[in-house]
Parts: sequence; structure tokens; C-alpha cells
Amino acid sequence: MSLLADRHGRTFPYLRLSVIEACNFSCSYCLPDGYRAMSGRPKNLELDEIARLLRAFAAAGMRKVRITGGEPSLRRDLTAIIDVAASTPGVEKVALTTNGTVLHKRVREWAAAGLTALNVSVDTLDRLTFERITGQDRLDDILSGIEIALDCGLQAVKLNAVLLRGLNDDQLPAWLDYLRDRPVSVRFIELMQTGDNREYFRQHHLRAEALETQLIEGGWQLRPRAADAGPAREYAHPDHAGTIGVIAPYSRDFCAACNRLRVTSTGDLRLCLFGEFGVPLRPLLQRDDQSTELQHVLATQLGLKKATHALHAGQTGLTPHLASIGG
Ligand SMILES: Nc1nc2c(ncn2[C@@H]2O[C@H](COP(=O)(O)OP(=O)(O)OP(=O)(O)O)[C@@H](O)[C@H]2O)c(=O)[nH]1
Ligand SMILES: C[S@@+](CC[C@H](N)C(=O)[O-])C[C@H]1O[C@@H](n2cnc3c(N)ncnc32)[C@H](O)[C@@H]1O
Ligand code: SF4
Ligand code: SF4
Repeated sequence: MSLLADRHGRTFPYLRLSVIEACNFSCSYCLPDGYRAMSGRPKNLELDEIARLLRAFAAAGMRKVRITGGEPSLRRDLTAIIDVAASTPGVEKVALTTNGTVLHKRVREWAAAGLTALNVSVDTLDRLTFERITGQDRLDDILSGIEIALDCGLQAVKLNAVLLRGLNDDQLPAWLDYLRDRPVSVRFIELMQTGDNREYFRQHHLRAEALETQLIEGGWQLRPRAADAGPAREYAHPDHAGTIGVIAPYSRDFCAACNRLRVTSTGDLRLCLFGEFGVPLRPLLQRDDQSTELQHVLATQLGLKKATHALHAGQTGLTPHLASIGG
């Protein structure tokens, strides 16, 4: 029986583990001035602490781990982290979310270490717009890395594009061309407000409803939601190998399908992407005999998980930007 359940009838077999807060990009909605470490910040979890954390979560019922950041590929031991995650008893899926800058060099190695799924952030297929949004002229490398990833036998390759009013909201035709022959899922994510991006959010936030109407008019059909699926709505079309997902956190009932917990790169449990507190787990990751105690903390904390975020009221909790928690 899973210990990872809350009082709202949800279960949490999915852990999003951030392994680093630093990033080499300066996405305008996330880290517009690039990453700057706060002085006195504790160091990132070490590999042995990650191994203990994953063993305890898996013993409590976690089955899927997503490695994220900041930019996880900046960690020199990323392949070892993937290997540790894939060899944790009970873990069935090991996924990675990355900006894709080193995919073309490293994705084969990650797949060999046990990676089963990959999400790459690609906000646009237009090179100049890409540089404008991310601060880096790296789109060509990233797209070639995705082609290599598609040859690696991963179970799923997904691309993430944050919908940005006035920046990338006219690019559906290019995406539809891209998806015709590629078995990837492109997910359009509504820009979320965070502590640091209030004015940017006011200028660029766009609801996904108009895009979904366009998809339905173009013959795209909403797929039935799998029992263990997260909050994305998935559309498919008979003429396209790829699918389209929509992540719309401002829509009603979005959080009813919440199935994930988060741990930050310094080992704090966060019950929600926009939670108001973190629970330091690091003291419980120092010895192999602490797993039961950690599982007990998880079960107790889950009793405090709220039914939904409070973004509609502009409350962004502890989260200054999503790099601080891994999205
Ligand atoms: N509000 C909210 N947004 C989320 C949540 N999970 C993912 N997102 C948003 O979607 C973005 C992309 O998430 P990914 O890291 O690609 O992972 P995912 O959507 O959980 O992907 P799957 O594991 O394939 O379902 C995140 O960075 C967030 O912006 C969530 O639980 N709540
Ligand atoms: C925080 S990043 C971490 C992983 C990696 N650096 C990357 O970009 O894929 C994870 C995801 O969060 C998304 N994201 C960041 N800030 C966001 C925001 N304010 N609203 C919606 N999505 C956001 C990014 O587009 C990315 O897909
Ligand atoms: S979205 Fe990802 S790549 Fe972009 S700045 Fe944030 S952490 Fe870095
Ligand atoms: S906003 Fe919080 S409660 Fe809602 S789906 Fe995301 S993590 Fe879950």
C-alpha cells in the first residue's frame, strides 16, 4: 500500500527531484538576469544523499522520478544520478527535464544509464525568437540533440513551450509541421506567476483556451486521460505522428489530478510547486537506517497538502522562479 496519499483522495507516485538550481540560460520568464547564487546557500544534495532519498520515497510508493533543475546537465555526475535512480528498487520510470544544450553530446550515455523519458524545453522553432527568449543562440544544437534522442529508444520524448503573449503565440503552424513525422509530444504551458516575474506575467501571460479551440477546429481530438496521468491535457490527430499537450494551471480542476511531490536541490520537500513552506529532509539522508523515519515524515506532511494552488489570488508561495524548485 502506498504511504503517499493525501486527504483529498490523490496519490503521489511521482517525485520531481531538482539536482541543481544553477542554469546556463537566462529565459526571460524564469531567470532573466541569469542565475546568481545566494551567498550562504547550502550545497546541492550529494549522490549518496540522493540514493537514500530515492530509496525511502520508493519504499513509500514512488514509482517515477523526474530529474530537473536549474539545468540538471550542469551536474558533472548527472549520468551517475540517472544510474542510481534507475537501479532504485521500485522505480519504474526515470525522466529528465533539460534545456537540451548538451543533448547532442550526452543523451546516448543517459539512455544507457537507464533514462526512460526526456522533456526538452523549446519555446519556439524560430532561431532569433529562441535567442530572444532564452538569451542563447543554441536552437540548432538542441534540435539536433532531439533527433538523436528519438533514436535512443526512450519511451517518451516531450518538448515544452511556455506560451508567451507577443513572443511565440503565432507559431502553431511551424509546430504542426514539426509534429507531422516526429513521435514527440509538444506541450504548451501557460506562463505561471512567480515571486520574481510579476510584471512580465502581466505583459505576457496567455490562456491556452484559444489555442485549444484552434486545435479542435483543425481536427485534433482530446485523448482520454490515463489513470496515472498528470495535469496535462493531450490531443492527437490522425495525420500527425506527434501529439500536443496543454498544461493550463489556471483552469478549473487542474490540481485535482495532481500526482507529484517535489524535493529541491538542497533536500527540502515541497508539497506544491507554489507551496508556502519546505520541510528539510537532508538530516534524514545521512545514514542508511533513516529510511523508515523519512517515510513517516512524508506520510505526515502529506496530510497538510492543500487541494490546489492559490495562483488566482496572486499567491506564489515560496517560489521566486521555477529554477529554484525544478518546475
Ligand atoms: N502548476 C503546475 N505546473 C506544473 C506541474 N507539473 C508540471 N508543471 C508545469 O509544466 C512544466 C513542464 O513540466 P515537465 O518537467 O516537462 O514535466 P511534466 O509536465 O510533469 O511531464 P510528465 O512527467 O511527462 O507528465 C513544469 O515546469 C511546470 O511549468 C504541477 O504539478 N503544477
Ligand atoms: C524550471 S525548468 C528546469 C529544467 C530545465 N532548465 C528546462 O528548462 O527544461 C522546467 C520547466 O519550467 C518551465 N518554466 C519555467 N518558468 C516558468 C513559468 N514561470 N511558467 C511556466 N513554466 C515555466 C520551463 O519552460 C521548463 O520547461
Ligand atoms: S526555464 Fe530552465 S533553462 Fe530556462 S532559465 Fe529556467 S531553469 Fe534555465
Ligand atoms: S499547483 Fe500544486 S497542487 Fe496544483 S498540480 Fe501543481 S503541485 Fe499539484
